[in-house]
Amino acid sequence: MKREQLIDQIRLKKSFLCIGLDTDIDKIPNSLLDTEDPVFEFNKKIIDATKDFCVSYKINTAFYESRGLAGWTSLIKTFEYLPKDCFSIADAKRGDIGNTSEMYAKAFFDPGSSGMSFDSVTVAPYMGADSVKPFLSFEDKWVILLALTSNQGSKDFQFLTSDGGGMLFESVLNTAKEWGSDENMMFVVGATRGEAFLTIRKHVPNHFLLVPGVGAQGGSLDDVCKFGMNQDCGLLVNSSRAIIYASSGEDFAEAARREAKKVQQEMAAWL
Ligand SMILES: O=c1ccn([C@@H]2O[C@H](COP(=O)(O)O)[C@@H](O)[C@H]2O)c(=O)[nH]1
Repeated sequence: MKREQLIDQIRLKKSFLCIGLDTDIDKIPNSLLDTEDPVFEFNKKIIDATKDFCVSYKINTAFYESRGLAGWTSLIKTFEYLPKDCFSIADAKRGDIGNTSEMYAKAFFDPGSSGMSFDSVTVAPYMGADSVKPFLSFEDKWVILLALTSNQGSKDFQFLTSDGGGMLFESVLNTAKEWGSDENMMFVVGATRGEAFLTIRKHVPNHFLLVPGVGAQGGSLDDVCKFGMNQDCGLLVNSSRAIIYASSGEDFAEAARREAKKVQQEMAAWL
């Protein structure tokens, strides 16, 4: 998907919500467990119930890879079921030496190889340019690079200062933005880091940011919008557990719809 198409969707749906399909087979209602592929059936119902209120779905591949062949099957079927007007994210956090990254890129971008062609994949920056560039050679595909993450452990490395005075996450932004453009690169910035969005925007004023951490992790949507929004919105705010597990009962899809609508209405007020 191109940047302009994503921006059009945000304007049309008055939403910059990304719903995370972090589907844990142990949290699926009993009624689906007898079906051939409970994870896919759950995802299908969640997608049907929420697609009016979001512009993106993020599939965290860990929840699928952990189930072996059955998990990959659910992943491929879910990818195929995603609405074509929604920006698709393979949250796989990949990155390795160049020839290995080429294979990872094929796994998520090349339908001839893997059966999947996501719009984007999350990538870790630690191994540098040659580990990221293979993902950038696919037309209309995006790298979403981890910059300032939402977890406690982000303090271990990401805030360390270099001799030049800047913090590590600032070096990631400044170096990596030269590898691609705001047409094929986004950065992950956690919603739990509201105060840091001002700094982030000094370095990457135009790039889209993928923002996990609202909902279950307690980040503030208002702070993210106040400090992180740009003239094109520039945000995809992800919520996974707070939406897909809004109810643990048989009414899970209706509850997810209600929760997604609530977040979308808060977002509409910011647009
Ligand atoms: O810094 C990061 C990077 C990625 N994530 C991922 O986002 C979702 C968040 O799920 P919630 O249930 O809404 O907390 C999940 O897939 C994480 O792996 C993140 O949280 N923080």
